[in-house]
Amino acid sequence: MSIQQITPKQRGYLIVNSHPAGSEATVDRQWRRIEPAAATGRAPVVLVLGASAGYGQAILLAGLRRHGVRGIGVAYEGAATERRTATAGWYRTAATSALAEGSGGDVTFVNADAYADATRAEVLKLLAERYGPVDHLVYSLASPRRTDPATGEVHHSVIKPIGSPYTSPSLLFDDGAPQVGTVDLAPADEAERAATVKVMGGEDWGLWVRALAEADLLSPGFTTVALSYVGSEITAPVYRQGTIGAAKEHLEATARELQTGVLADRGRAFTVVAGAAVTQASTAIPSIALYTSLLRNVLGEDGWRTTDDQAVDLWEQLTGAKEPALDDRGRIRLDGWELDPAVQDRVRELWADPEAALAADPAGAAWFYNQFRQLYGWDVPGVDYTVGVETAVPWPGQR
Ligand SMILES: NC(=O)c1ccc[n+]([C@@H]2O[C@H](COP(=O)([O-])OP(=O)(O)OC[C@H]3O[C@@H](n4cnc5c(N)ncnc54)[C@H](O)[C@@H]3O)[C@@H](O)[C@H]2O)c1
Repeated sequence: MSIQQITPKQRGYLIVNSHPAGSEATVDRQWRRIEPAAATGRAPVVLVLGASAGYGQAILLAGLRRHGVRGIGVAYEGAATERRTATAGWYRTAATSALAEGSGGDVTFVNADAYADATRAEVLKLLAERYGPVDHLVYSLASPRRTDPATGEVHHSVIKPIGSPYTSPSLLFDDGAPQVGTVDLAPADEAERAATVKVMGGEDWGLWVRALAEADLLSPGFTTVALSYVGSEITAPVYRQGTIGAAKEHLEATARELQTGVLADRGRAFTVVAGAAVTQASTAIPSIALYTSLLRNVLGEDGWRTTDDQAVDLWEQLTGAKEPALDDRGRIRLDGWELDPAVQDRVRELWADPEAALAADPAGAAWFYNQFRQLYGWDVPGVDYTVGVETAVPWPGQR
């Protein structure tokens, strides 16, 4: 037992502790906002890699709520210690598991490095023993590093432009007050580009799909999706044309390779281009915070598509309720709301003078900051932060 009253420990875009009740409340709210649907037929078996946060978590919640999915969620989170809270994803996983159980679901959560062969072996064993062949593999990992299981080498991803330096306005928060700053990024060298592709490209996704195929764990209608991002021309120098974009190109090429290779006549592989979202992964990318705030100003609450909204859309396409909305490169597109030309024109106008845009309408930046704090369970409406909470929450299934 470790009941404590805790306050946020924050430096810039880094918050080193998280609030259990706040993190749980964010998951409860997501759950309530996803409209339930009467599950029909056999419960699909899912494997979600990256199930404790962002898109992976939203896709698992929407799958549970609307399609009665069962299966496995993998994440890599830190337990509480005497001196530290657990990570927010740990608490969110506990909350997701409780909701799954409460609705009669059957999900096992594995806390382990998804890039490791040992984790693959553990997950395959669990599938074979408990769930059977997989209908949907969702690949939604976002990590700054990956240990290549073949060589033991640790690769670190970098977020840098390719070819030339890039200077961009960015968003800073000084005690919560938004300010426009500047980021200068030197171009990546070839080793940095290649390392980023190793971490965030499609190599590990391919290993998972091939391992499932070899273990005879692909169901007849097997579909796998990996999350991708295209984003605006405004962020292209640091995103789509940068190192992370090179990794996304590799991920997208991997979908085609899996489709014509191991999955030919046995299933489908897609990348899913989702829209901008405030996640731990995205707040690490310079200038994305400013862009996302201005995008929020333009779209407001009504025009914004949350990760949950997009997850619901994705499931409609995965289960055949809707035809997949594919672009000319065969990618599922969930980001039409973000890349609508009229929306982008308006964001570009604001981007031309971000100080003036923030001064005229600080709502988008305030929203961004609040979303960012909620990623760690802070500033969640309805949570009483003056009350002590148990920080040593067990991982689901472990006592
Ligand atoms: N955030 C956005 O704006 C955005 C937009 C479009 C697409 N995407 C894509 O969605 C995917 C997920 O990103 P996100 O923003 O939801 O990230 P996130 O940071 O919210 O979540 C990442 C997840 O990966 C897990 N993870 C990280 N390293 C792991 C490891 N070694 N083993 C097991 N699990 C591990 C974490 O525990 C967490 O569950 C990425 O491919 C990202 O590019 C993100």
